[in-house]
Amino acid sequence: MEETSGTVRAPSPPSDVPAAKKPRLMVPKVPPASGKAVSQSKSQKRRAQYNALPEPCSAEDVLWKEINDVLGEDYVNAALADGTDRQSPFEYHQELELQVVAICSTGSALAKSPESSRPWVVVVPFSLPGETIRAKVYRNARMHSFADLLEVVTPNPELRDDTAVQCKYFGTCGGCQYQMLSYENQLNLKRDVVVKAYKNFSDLPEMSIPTIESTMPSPKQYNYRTKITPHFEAPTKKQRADPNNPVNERPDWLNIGFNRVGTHKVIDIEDCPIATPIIRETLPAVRANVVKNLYTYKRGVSLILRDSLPPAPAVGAEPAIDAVSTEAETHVCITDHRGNVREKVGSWLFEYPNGSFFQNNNSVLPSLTDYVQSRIFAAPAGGPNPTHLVDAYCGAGLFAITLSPHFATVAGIELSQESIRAAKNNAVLNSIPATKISFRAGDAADIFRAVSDFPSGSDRAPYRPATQGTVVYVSCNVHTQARDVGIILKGSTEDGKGRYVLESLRGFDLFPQTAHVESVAVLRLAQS
Ligand SMILES: C[S@@+](CC[C@H](N)C(=O)[O-])C[C@H]1O[C@@H](n2cnc3c(N)ncnc32)[C@H](O)[C@@H]1O
Repeated sequence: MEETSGTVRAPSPPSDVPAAKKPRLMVPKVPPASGKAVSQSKSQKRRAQYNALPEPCSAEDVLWKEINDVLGEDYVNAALADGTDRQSPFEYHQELELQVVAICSTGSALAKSPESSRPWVVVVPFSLPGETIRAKVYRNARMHSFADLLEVVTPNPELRDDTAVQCKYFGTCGGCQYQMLSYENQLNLKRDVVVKAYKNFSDLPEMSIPTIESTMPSPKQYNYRTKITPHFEAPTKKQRADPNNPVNERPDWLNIGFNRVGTHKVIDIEDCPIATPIIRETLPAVRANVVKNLYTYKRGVSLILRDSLPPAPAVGAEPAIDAVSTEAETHVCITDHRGNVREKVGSWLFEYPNGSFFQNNNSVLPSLTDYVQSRIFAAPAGGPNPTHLVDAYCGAGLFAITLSPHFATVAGIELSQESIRAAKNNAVLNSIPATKISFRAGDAADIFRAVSDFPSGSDRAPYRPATQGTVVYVSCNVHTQARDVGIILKGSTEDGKGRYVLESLRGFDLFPQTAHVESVAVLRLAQS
């Protein structure tokens, strides 16, 4: 699951000439007369990429669909047909006054071009629907331009509350998009993201999509992030060789932090208020250590700071972890990529290697696992009560372990050997007998071959889960989830083995202050 959010600048067109001045490039459509496959030259490939519509379900495609919504599909299709789709009305670095009309699922605002120019969308971060803004264009793309926000001329007082912003880097750092919104408004926006994802990507009729539930809030809205990964560029060879390098002093060129919004350039970050207190306390020492050893680095480095419970007590020693709440416990910060992290989810204990995957907002995890459990057992009356749980893509066993008391048999599958080792160890740590729970390394697509001892678990076709029961699909990418759910529902209608219905959809806020939403879809085999 990818937890980093932020606006990613779309790939540049083939040259750096602003689009307004660029000739339209065409891809040859006719194959060579010989019929032999001729490999494309690099420039042909770049042209093809330039002319192609975005990769389905990519971040660019999410934006593209919402640009279509703003401009109207007929207008966009006409521009594509007559080749004016890249004829931006704006010059590079042109300053514009704009009206924001929508907020995109990526977290950036969509503003419409002024009436004096052709209809066009300008994508601007940190602005809100209903606002008048000034922005400066930095790139032109198909039917839209990207611009930096210069000024909010007329704020939308119903949405904007700049006094809520808690980070001095907000507006520059690419990590957070929504600190100027009340939490309630953030949750509402995230619900809209789920709505739009299923409208634009599931290819399902409206009647097959349930009313999307309100977004499950995170108990903590700041100080929640249990992992951060600031990074920095290494000094050049020349810089390393300079005898006048200052000792223990950060040179001006060194930035240790996160990417500037809309770029891959690192900005220096001394504190991150969405991170947990122990991470915030530890960051200065980690930064100082980088500065101390700066001229030994030959490559850029991604640091890791992870909130953890203290190491396990030695055998026979008094246990350091009690069964009360994590709030009352001492926390430590693990900075070694190979270090061991310990974390409690409710009363369950998890251990995993620092460099491997674990969800990054501990405060909301009990709500998430409880919700998944409650949805599974909310099966319509008369149906069989689930007894077997398959946790596909199980990581260190979060769902398998926390849901294990409710099932007779639990099996997890996961590609990473390291995570599987952790999951097996977590089963032992939580005293779940091996007769009940098992974990195996492998491709989740093979899960129903792997758990052949499970009832009716013989169907191995992709996206076609076991022939009975409930599928709970938890995803950090609601757009690919919507696409997959559409495929499952349609496939199940056609293959005659029972039809799935999409019973519920709910977003979870794992990353407050950002545009990210985790989505939980519940699919149930219809009672025939
Ligand atoms: C986002 S993590 C979720 C882990 C776990 N479900 C959780 O919530 O903590 C997704 C996991 O899927 C694993 N994965 C990716 N592709 C896979 C595949 N084809 N088969 C099995 N596991 C896979 C990754 O290694 C990663 O641990």
